[in-house]
Formats: sequence, C-alpha cells, structure tokens
Amino acid sequence: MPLHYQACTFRYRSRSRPVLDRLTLRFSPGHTVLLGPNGAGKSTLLSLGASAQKPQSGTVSYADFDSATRRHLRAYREKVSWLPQRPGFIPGLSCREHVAYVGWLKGMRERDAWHAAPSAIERVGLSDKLDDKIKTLSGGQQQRIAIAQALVHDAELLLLDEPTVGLDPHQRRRFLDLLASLRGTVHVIVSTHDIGDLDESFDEVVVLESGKARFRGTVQEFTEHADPACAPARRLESAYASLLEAAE
Ligand SMILES: Nc1ncnc2c1ncn2[C@@H]1O[C@H](COP(=O)(O)OP(=O)(O)OP(=O)(O)O)[C@@H](O)[C@H]1O
Repeated sequence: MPLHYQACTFRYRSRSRPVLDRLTLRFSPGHTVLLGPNGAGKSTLLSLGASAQKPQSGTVSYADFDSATRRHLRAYREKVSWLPQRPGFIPGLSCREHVAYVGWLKGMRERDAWHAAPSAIERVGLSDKLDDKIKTLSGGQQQRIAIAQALVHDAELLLLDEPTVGLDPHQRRRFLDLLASLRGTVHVIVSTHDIGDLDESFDEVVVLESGKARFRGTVQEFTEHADPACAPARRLESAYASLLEAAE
C-alpha cells in the first residue's frame, strides 16, 4: 500500500510560512530513503505520516485510511509505526516494560505486548538489558530500544526518523541488515543524513528540499545525477549535491 500525501499544507503555529505547501507525494510500497537538508521538512512529513500531527489542508492516507479521520485513527496507527527523531522515554521503566508499554499504546493486548517485547529487543541486540532501566542505558542503546519500540507491534509501514543517529558502526550495519530482513513484509521509509545508509537494498529515494520533493526515483536513477568524473565511492554524495544545486 502506498503512503499518500495529497495536496498537504502544514504550518507550525509559531511560523508564518508553511513547512509543506500543497505537497502531493506518494511513497510506493517497499523501502524508501528520505534525504534532504536540515529544515527541509522530513521530520514534519514523517510525523504527519504517523498521524502525530494533522495537515491544515489536504490529506495523508495509508491503506484507504485517512490519518485525520477519527474513526480511522486506531486502524491507521496499528498499521503505521513511527520512530520519531527525538523519542521520549520514561526513564524509570525497564527496557521490557517500555517496549511493551509502547506496544500496548499501539493497540496490542497488555499480555501480547509483554510477550512480544523480548523478541523486539532481541532484534536490536539488547536481550542482556531486558530488565535494566532505560535511564541506565547509553544514548546509542536507548536509540536501539526506540527501534525495538517501532518494531514491537508488527506494523505494515515503519517511518524511521534518523534511526542510525548515535549507533556505532557495528550497530549501524546490524540495523541495515535488520531493515534488509524486513524486505517483502514491511514497508519502510527512513529519513537520514548519512548517505552511506543508502544502498542497493532500497527501492526508492526521495529528496525533500524546502518542503518540496526535488527527486523521487530508484537508487540507480538517483546515482545517475552524480558527476561522471567523481570517484565511484563518492557517487551518492555527488548525486545528492547536484540534485540540491539544481533546486537552488
Ligand atoms: N515544533 C516546531 N515549531 C515551529 N517550527 C518548527 C517545529 N518543528 C520544526 N519546525 C520548523 O519546520 C521546518 C522543518 O523542520 P523539520 O524538523 O521537519 O525538518 P527536517 O528536514 O527534519 O530537518 P533536520 O534534518 O534538521 O532534522 C524547519 O524550518 C523548522 O525550524
């Protein structure tokens, strides 16, 4: 199912200019990387996709459910999971309690969430911290618990906002392998500044700039924007730079 933004306008109350101005964008099923400079509107876009905020006009829909329609909200949130850029934690809960609590918030039965939490935590390699309190974890470990929270209720679509921030290189590789293991079963949209996260395992690249989609295409189509003279190892960076230069 695609995640569909139709003529979406979103403005923060304290701001006169909208972050998104009648944006129409369709994220195809599969795995998508969302790129864009600071302030482009990526987090805003994902928070709308997660139904955490509503557009002032236009619609956001997934699987025939409208994120702003009250009677759709429960089903929408069961299908869509979101890792925000700055996940909030209840520091005194254990990892298991926290992940189970988020599963319960997402509509799982308390018992089911409690039983599902250890396997979500195992997927991020923190089984040895199951009963440790969140406040005793390092920043990178907390980020991994946040990823486990996004996985716990088996959503159809994961919206991951800078999930690899704070992860060491081994954990970053592990996370990318985890994403690859979800191919074919879970749709994923990952916002990142780390262009190295983008590899051939992704189906689509979207570049957002000033609230507008400057590029949407396959990884190969994205790479074709690179300077032909650049070194192979720098092709992704070069493609990204040339797309943003063209937008100026
Ligand atoms: N809560 C808020 N109140 C007011 N303005 C906000 C708020 N959150 C974001 N903005 C503004 O909205 C614009 C888009 O921000 P957003 O966080 O969506 O961008 P981003 O592409 O995710 O940026 P980054 O890569 O730096 O995380 C920015 O100009 C930002 O200053």
